[in-house]
Amino acid sequence: MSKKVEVYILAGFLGSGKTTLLTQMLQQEQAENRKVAVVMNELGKVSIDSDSIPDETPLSELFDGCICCTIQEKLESTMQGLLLDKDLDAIYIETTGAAHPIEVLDTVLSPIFANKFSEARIITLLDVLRWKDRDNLSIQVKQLIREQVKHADMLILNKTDLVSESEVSNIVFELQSINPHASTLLTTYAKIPENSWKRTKQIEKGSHSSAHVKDSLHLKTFVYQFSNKIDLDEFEDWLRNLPDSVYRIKGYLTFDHSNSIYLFQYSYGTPLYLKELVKVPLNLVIIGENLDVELLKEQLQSLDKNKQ
Ligand SMILES: Nc1nc2c(ncn2[C@@H]2O[C@H](COP(=O)(O)OP(=O)(O)OP(=O)(O)O)[C@@H](O)[C@H]2O)c(=O)[nH]1
Repeated sequence: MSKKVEVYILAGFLGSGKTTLLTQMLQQEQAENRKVAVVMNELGKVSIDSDSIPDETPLSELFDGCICCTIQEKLESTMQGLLLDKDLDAIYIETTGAAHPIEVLDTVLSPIFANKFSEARIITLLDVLRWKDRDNLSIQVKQLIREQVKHADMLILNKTDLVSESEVSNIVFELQSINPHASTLLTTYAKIPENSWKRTKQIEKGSHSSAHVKDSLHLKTFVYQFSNKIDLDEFEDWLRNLPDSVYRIKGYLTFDHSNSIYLFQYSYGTPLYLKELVKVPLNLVIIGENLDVELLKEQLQSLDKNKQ
């Protein structure tokens, strides 16, 4: 009989640190010469995160929807395909920030995979600053984050650099009352001890309320492709005036002041620019609730065409 494959489901709201964590996990797996595959699911058609996966890792990307509702069947067939590799040790599934982890787990536990997987663990990341300010979130998003916390086998409270120590203690207390069973870690940049996620105990899963993209969350993705260099100040003015319901922006930009391309990341009010070494299309992916796509398009076009 072929060996059983471990499955790790990385859950957590948009921008909580899943890709940051996955990158470290893959480095560790590589150092141990284990063979792993990654399944990534992004809302929207443009993948930014897959750039962070080492070239030799088999990668399946599921676009245009959220694993748990629109492309569950596709996930099933992707997993079947991955299992053809008899040497595979583990599969990592990075869910979109809008996925309900239990519904992803349900797919993994489908009868067609009986005895193929040794374990499937849910690792939930939480942006502690976003949690502290959760009153600014819509009821649906709050509910989704609670569900992601409630069903975690391992709970990683990330971005602790952005809140005070006493706030961290309060947050730990609040989260442990939602999920007293998960092993809980406090991190910055999702740095967790070597292999700690493999030692996590699996917790029996109770019922869950459904809070995902399809029925209650009106998350939309909008992709804009820039043709020109833009002005950094104008761009940051635009960012500052975005509604709170824009949860996440990722993409590539070029600015007047430089000849480089920048990877731009924005999550809960914090922008980050990193120089990109390869030439990539200048796509910007915007994710939020009830996005006014026409308005965003108009605003971005105006940033874009002000330049020669
Ligand atoms: N200040 C701070 N920033 C962090 C920390 N961890 C991650 N980030 C930043 O937060 C942003 C989002 O991190 P990702 O790892 O891409 O988050 P994600 O959950 O994969 O995001 P989605 O794919 O949109 O769901 C990036 O700019 C990270 O560099 C942290 O502990 N502290």
